Parts: sequence; C-alpha cells; structure tokens
Amino acid sequence: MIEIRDLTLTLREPILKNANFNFRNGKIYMLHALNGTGKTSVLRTMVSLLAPSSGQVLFDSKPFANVKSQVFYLETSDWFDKNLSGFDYMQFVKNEWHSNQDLQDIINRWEMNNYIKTAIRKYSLGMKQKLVVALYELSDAQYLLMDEINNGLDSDSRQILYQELVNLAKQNKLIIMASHYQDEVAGIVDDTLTLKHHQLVRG
Ligand SMILES: Nc1ncnc2c1ncn2[C@@H]1O[C@H](COP(=O)(O)OP(=O)(O)OP(=O)(O)O)[C@@H](O)[C@H]1O
Repeated sequence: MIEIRDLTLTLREPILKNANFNFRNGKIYMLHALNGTGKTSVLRTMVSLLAPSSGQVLFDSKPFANVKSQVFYLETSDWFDKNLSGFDYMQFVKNEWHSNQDLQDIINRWEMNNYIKTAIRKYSLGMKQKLVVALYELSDAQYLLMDEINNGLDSDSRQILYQELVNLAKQNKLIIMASHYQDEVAGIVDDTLTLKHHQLVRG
C-alpha cells in the first residue's frame, strides 16, 4: 500500500494542500489532471525527488528511503544517457533492483533484439519508449509509478503495454500511471484519480 498523508506541496503555485489517499496493492490507478496542474510533481514527490512542505508518503508504512529497490520510476526517456545502450540499462536495472526477470524474454517481447546493444542516441522516440516500458517490467518492483508511459508508442505496442500492466497487477503490484488518455486506459484501470482543487479526488 502507498499512503499519502496530509501532503502539502507548493512549487511556483500550490499543487497539493493536505491531500490524503491510499493506493492498494494489486490495483492500477490512473492519475489525471489538466496540463501543468501537477501530475509529474506528485509522482516526483512520492519518490523524494521533490520535498513536500508537510506530510508524508509511506510505502507499506515505510518512507521511500527504506524501500527504494521496491519502487521504479523512470519519468522520461530524456533521463537516458544517450551514449549508453538499452542493454547497458537493462543490465543495470536487473542488478540494482535484484530482479529475477529474464532479460532476454523482455527484449523479445518488445522486439528490441536488432538494436538493444546500439547507443540510445540512435533510437527513435518509440524505441526509447519501449525501452522505458521494458525497464519497468525488468525491475520487477512492487511499486510502479509511470508518467505518460504510453506516449510515443504505436497502437500495437500500447495494447501489449496494457496487457502487461494487467498481468503485473495480477501479481499484486501497485501501478500508478499519470495519463491524459482516459478513454484508452479505462478498461484496465481500477480507479481514476483527478488532481483538483489541490486534492486527489476519485473519479
Ligand atoms: N522544479 C520546479 N520548480 C518550480 N515549479 C515547478 C517545478 N516543477 C514543476 N513546477 C511547476 O509545477 C506545476 C506542475 O507541473 P507538472 O509538471 O507537475 O504538471 P503536469 O500535470 O505533470 O503537467 P503536464 O500534464 O503538462 O505534463 C507547473 O506550474 C510547473 O511550472
């Protein structure tokens, strides 16, 4: 479970004011809001990249610092060092997250065999995004926090992604995905949250 407790976050403007919410294991949540209202900032706060003015985020009653290897957050493919290859990142994530997932199975699923050992600067947008998705799967983390993970993927890849998210939730993983595409993910999402009036509101 992830608990957001009395969380207040202020950046240029207030994002959250004493917000509360409990996310349960085995569920897929969609975080929805208008552009610039703070989805990314909320995810960043959950993984301690931003500091709230008050309140807490707890993962099974523990702070993020105590559960880092159980959480995976790769906000954007812009974070990649473009001189490294997808394979470099896959080996890194497999080791650092102590994953038992089969690296080659995931490379096959995302049809990355032809380029996975090539420098990321030679990847197209969709190839980079497939790598992001593959790293989420490879991490095998309990908590998967995703920011617009479906961006840049073609429709076949998005369908594979949604099926994989359902499989991961069946393994009791907790998935939070910030997305603008409510209709497309409606079928797989257990709960939709909207960031409204500085609160996380159901629906
Ligand atoms: N590091 C920062 N310092 C100050 N203000 C910030 C910082 N990061 C984001 N903001 C501000 O916080 C607000 C929310 O930004 P955020 O990127 O979280 O929105 P978002 O809902 O994810 O947007 P989008 O849907 O466009 O991706 C914006 O007004 C932005 O200018």
